[in-house]
Amino acid sequence: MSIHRPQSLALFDGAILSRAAGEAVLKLDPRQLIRNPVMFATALVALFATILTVKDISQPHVAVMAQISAWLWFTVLFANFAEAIAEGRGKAQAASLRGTRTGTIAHQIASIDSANSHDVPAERLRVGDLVVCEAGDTIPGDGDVVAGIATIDESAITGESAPVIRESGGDRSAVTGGTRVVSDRIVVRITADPGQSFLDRMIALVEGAKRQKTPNEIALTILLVGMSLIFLIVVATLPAFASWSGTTIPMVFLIALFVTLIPTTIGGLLSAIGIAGMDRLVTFNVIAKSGRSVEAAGDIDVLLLDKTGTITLGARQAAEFLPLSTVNERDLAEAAFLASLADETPEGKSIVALALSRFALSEPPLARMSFIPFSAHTRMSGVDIDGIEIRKGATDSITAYVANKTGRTLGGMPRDLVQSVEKVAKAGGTPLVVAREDRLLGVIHLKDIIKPGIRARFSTLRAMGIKTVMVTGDNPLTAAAIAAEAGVDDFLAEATPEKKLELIREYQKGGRLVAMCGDGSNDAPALAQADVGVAMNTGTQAAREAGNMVDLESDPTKLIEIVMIGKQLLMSRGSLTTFSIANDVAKYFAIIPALFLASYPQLQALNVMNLASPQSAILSAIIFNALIIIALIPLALKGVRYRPASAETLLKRNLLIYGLGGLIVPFAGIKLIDLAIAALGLA
Ligand SMILES: Nc1ncnc2c1ncn2[C@@H]1O[C@H](COP(=O)(O)OP(=O)(O)OP(=O)(O)O)[C@@H](O)[C@H]1O
Ligand SMILES: [K+]
Ligand SMILES: [Mg+2]
Repeated sequence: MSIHRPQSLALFDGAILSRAAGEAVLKLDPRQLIRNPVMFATALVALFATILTVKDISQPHVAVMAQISAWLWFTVLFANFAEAIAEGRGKAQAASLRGTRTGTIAHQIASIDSANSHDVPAERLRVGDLVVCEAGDTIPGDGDVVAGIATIDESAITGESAPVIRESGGDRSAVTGGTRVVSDRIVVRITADPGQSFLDRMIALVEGAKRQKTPNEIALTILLVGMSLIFLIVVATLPAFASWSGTTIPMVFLIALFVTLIPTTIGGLLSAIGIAGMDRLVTFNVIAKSGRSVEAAGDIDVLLLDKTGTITLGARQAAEFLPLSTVNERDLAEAAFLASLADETPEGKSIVALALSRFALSEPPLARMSFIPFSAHTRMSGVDIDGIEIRKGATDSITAYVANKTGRTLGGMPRDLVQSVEKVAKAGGTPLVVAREDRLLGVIHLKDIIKPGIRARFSTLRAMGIKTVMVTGDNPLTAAAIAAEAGVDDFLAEATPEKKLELIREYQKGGRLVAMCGDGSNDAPALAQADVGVAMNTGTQAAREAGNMVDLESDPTKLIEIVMIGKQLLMSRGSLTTFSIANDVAKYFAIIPALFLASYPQLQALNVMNLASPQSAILSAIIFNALIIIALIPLALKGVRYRPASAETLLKRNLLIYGLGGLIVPFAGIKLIDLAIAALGLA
């Protein structure tokens, strides 16, 4: 599988930057600002400072006050700018997705087998409408293939140039609007109203229109608000100290001090960090439906994968008939043929094709047959002809079915059946057992192929401390063969949808965070239950609805990148929070001595920075406080580097870099700005 990457955006694109600059101003709208309490407080303070400046317009110190007011506004604007850049990058990515759709014309039909179609614009299609798509047509909307099989070029959304097969019945029935039919003809039932399609929703999410704060972000915001309140109290008590020592501190200094002390750096960058995490996923062709799932991905310890269509290519094809020694091959083939006549799954269709290629078989009249469709729950399918029951399915299901009919126990399974089943399973194939009434006839060998390159990728997951478990509806022997070949840590065989769900719940009860990759409708409950549910884009609509991420390339090992991006997101937020708080502490020591030096000459010992004047100290701190937000935008967008290592090592390293850095950088920065202010004569 070739991995395609959409053109990853340059970190700073001119057009995005200039639009973001405009949006930074629009984001001053109080209704938007209130979502970020730290910045809201900063804006209030800026407003207050501006009013004071206007009031004191004739006073000698107004020049400094005006500068302080201006830099306070810049602080808010820079934070808005950071968020606007992150959103702008998301929008640019969304635009490249949107560019794949043009005014498509749909060929609508009234019923599946109707021959006449009429043309309507794609925007007019509603859920449930049927459309015909033939070679060369663009599929007008999201839907399920209800008849036919076709090769489809999905490069418009996945960038993957090799056409894929979509057909009715199985786990490969979902089609996406905007993709193109390369050959053959399919009938599609539309599953999304206009504006609600998969792509539309992805675009809305990527654009951040529906972005909601994650629980972690909310918790951090509460912490930041708490800290701001503490600093409010600290600053409010300063005038009392000052008057006690016979000085007064101008109001504008107090409010400037307040802003430098509250955690504006992380407050300003928090939302950009979150949006950037989702944007980074998109560059890996994974669409996350919520920021929360991206965060959860950073902490995953177990990955469950289904087998067919996730670990394997999923095009299971009948390869041979293995009759019992007492049965001739034609009888087995005919029973398999009859049991598959109405079986819309790829497996069923391939059985019909194989049987017809071997023997001249004819279909009985429809009226005599009653079909039993495949379900992942019973794990069998078949037909009743004139009351005679023919069934095919998983070994355990069919033997239990026969045992139930005869009243005999399972122990009586014929030796050559066991041998055939084992032969198929040990080769990694899926054995389907066929029975007519209470008589076992033999085995159909369904072949499947493991997706290339998967083994090495699973060992990377192991190195990251993630346990991989394959959960499959298939039998234990096949499961074991595929598990060994793919290199997963563990497997669960003969799993029904309920068992898949149960397994996830069990891990979750044990305090583990679980990711699930799957493609089938039988995976949907598990995908919904998992903390991170990654649906393969090749999968069914049900799976894509249930998951909280969709991998456009249908590569389950993409979880490596998903986890890395999640970890990077968590680390970036943690590191910048550390940096921000350390910064504020440092600023406190920078400013307080300067403010009180006149009254307390003893403070000279603390005055390590030796700033030019209290005015210059405050102004420098405010300027630094604003500029540091701009300086950290690249880091917030790119994320801090993640390399697989133990949590403890990572924590130590980050505390050292961002904690110590956060303490040192302001001292140097404020001093430099103070020198510049003196040189320019600004204060
Ligand atoms: N069309 C069919 N008719 C009868 N039995 C089938 C059919 N397709 C699959 N089976 C049997 O039912 C089992 C379960 O199928 P299901 O699709 O639930 O899981 P799976 O595709 O084998 O595994 P996974 O859960 O990894 O996708 C299969 O292993 C097979 O033995
Ligand atoms: K601050
Ligand atoms: Mg499946």
